[in-house]
Amino acid sequence: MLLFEQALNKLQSGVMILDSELNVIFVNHWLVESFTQVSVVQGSVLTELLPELSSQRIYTCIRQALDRGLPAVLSPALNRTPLPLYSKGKTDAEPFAQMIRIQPIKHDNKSYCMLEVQDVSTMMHRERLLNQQAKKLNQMALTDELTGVANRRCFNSLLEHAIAEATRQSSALSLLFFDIDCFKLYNDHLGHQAGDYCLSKITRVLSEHIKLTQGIDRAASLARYGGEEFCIILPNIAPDDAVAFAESFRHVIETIGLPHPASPVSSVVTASFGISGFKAGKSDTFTSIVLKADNALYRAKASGRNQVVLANKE
Ligand SMILES: Nc1nc2c(ncn2[C@@H]2O[C@H](COP(=O)(O)OP(=O)(O)OP(=O)(O)O)[C@@H](O)[C@H]2O)c(=O)[nH]1
Repeated sequence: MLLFEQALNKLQSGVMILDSELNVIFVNHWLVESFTQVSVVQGSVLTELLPELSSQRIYTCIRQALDRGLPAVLSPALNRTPLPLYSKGKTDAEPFAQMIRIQPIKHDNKSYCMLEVQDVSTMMHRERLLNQQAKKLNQMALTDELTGVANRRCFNSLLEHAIAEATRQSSALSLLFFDIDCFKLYNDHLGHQAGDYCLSKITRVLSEHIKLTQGIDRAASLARYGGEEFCIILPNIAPDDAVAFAESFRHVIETIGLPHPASPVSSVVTASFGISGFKAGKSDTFTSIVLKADNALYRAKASGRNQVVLANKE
């Protein structure tokens, strides 16, 4: 027995044995030292030292172990700090996060329970960091680095989701593709850095405009499809009605007034738009509406640029 107690006292985790009156029959050194604000020793009555426990889940679990022989685990996700346990030398800080196992024990026809307590604060801290990093990586994987809008991968899942919603609710959906006019000339004349600035400025202004325009669903999204080509998903808007919105987007880009000295279209940066739509029950698919919007954009380019073209309703 002595050897057994000595071993328990060397643990870097807590062990406490209670009888059915909640008298502390045994408590190891680690746990005594972690109760920095109360003196829990052999012979103490736990609920007298810590009366607040009576209204907490740990008390219910201890009682169930003693009265009904039921084991329990208090995980830190739901019960972060069931006991007022503190790391040595850190009495002002929060109690550390704990994982507590409660085991019923029967001996000589009497009921006891054993509490095993682990300090899981380091593990929880690591888990929090990993979650934050995972969130950041996920965000990076879905965001275009230059402009901060959704990237192509994100666009794919946004459009798939929008199509599924439009199908489920038999609602309208428009897809806009737009492309900066003569952007190669812009880069050639003003430099790649100015080109980068132009792309981020346009997306910033347009994002704000989309957010503030009445009649546009909050689920509308702007994404970079690739290079200087972007797309806008407009849920709950039929392609015919999307024309007016696309005209306003085209106008917003023109009104930013970024000088484009080499453009044969205008003295400022402009963009061309193609629109297609999804209609539930028709043969429209993800690929077909992307293709139609892209073809409409191509026609806008071929017809002189800085304009909006609606895809044929075939
Ligand atoms: N600065 C900058 N340029 C880019 C970026 N991505 C693509 N481009 C440039 O965009 C230009 C696209 O050129 P084109 O596809 O010929 O199109 P365009 O000159 O806009 O001609 P139209 O589309 O027919 O009006 C290329 O010169 C690319 O290098 C980028 O992230 N930053």
